[in-house]
Amino acid sequence: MTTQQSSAPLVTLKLLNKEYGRFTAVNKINLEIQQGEFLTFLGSSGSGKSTTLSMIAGFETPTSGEILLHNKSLINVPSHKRGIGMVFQHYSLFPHMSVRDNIGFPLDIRKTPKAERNKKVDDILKLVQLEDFAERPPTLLSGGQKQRVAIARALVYEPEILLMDEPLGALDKKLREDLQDELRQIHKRLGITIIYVTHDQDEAMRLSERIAIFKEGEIVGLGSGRNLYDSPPNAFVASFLGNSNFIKVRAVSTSEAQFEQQTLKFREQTTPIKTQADILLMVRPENLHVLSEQQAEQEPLTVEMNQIAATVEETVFLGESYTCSVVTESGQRLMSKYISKDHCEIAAGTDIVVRWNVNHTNVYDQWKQSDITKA
Ligand SMILES: Nc1ncnc2c1ncn2[C@@H]1O[C@H](COP(=O)(O)OP(=O)(O)OP(=O)(O)O)[C@@H](O)[C@H]1O
Repeated sequence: MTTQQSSAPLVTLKLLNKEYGRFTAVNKINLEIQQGEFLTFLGSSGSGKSTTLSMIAGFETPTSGEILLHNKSLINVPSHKRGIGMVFQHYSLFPHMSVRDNIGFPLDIRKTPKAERNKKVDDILKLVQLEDFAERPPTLLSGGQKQRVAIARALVYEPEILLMDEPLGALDKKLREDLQDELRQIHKRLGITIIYVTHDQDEAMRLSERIAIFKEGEIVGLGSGRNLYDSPPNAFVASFLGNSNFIKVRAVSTSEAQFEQQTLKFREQTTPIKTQADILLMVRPENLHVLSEQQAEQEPLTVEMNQIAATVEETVFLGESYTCSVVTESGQRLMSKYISKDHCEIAAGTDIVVRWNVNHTNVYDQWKQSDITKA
């Protein structure tokens, strides 16, 4: 998959491939990364995210393919000459040096004049809010503070690109969220290009302008979190990002399918769905509305709505929201999610209808059962 953007990309991956023996870890990836972008590689364990990042960093050599920076090949450029900063999950700070000297280290090995070095270290200490900890050794810092030192150390020599491999993976949820907010601010303030690896979809959503979804060494989805969530390009992405209701049906026209006694409508697709094709309809739980039979009578079904009759199985209170699972006559299970203050709990066994807007229906005609079975 390749992005179509107007400005020249900062980094271009062309048919980038990495094989370990007969195993393909990264399978001919094409990707363009824009200057100043925050792009996240998201995928489950072993999908090839870190290997791709390591090839960009210069720690791994591609088996074939090309990595371009400003349209020039990086393949024979050693790692330390690529102008790339790197932050890993494990900080690898020098325990015997102060925070200040840890951060100053990349400038020291580049023989930066002392006054300039000290000014840069002071500026970056302020940026990561560690001024009060400058003279401490890393051994006396919390996990979050150590990671801020590692980020500062990677940023201090002003690399063009910052690569981050699960940098917050070792931290607890609250601290991780605080650092995500800080990282977003740092990115905004410095305008640096960040390529970030995570398997945490909330983290990817919170941080990134674009997300590349990895599966078995390939990029199977690329776009903003919003686009990937609202209009997943395939059933795997739909299943991987957030929760989904999948309904297997047979198309009866290019915009209709039969489900039990009901006709379900969907938008005409760019490549029209073939009549009699076995297709998959996908609706997000928050777009599926549960109505009592009485409510359904009072609110006539409009042309842009789909409806299925079902029975409530269970309603679960989650604080800000409820989830309500319902089952249809043929045993199809569907999940609705709604804000607690809008509705109350619906008793198990209640006959209801679920409705959703045709525009909230995603349609897939190429899919495998394994795409929609969550690991
Ligand atoms: N040096 C190596 N030799 C053999 N196989 C490797 C090597 N490095 C990585 N792999 C394999 O390549 C695949 C991709 O690994 P990679 O680390 O890129 O995945 P990942 O998506 O970053 O996963 P994780 O989130 O667990 O780090 C995995 O199956 C891994 O076992």
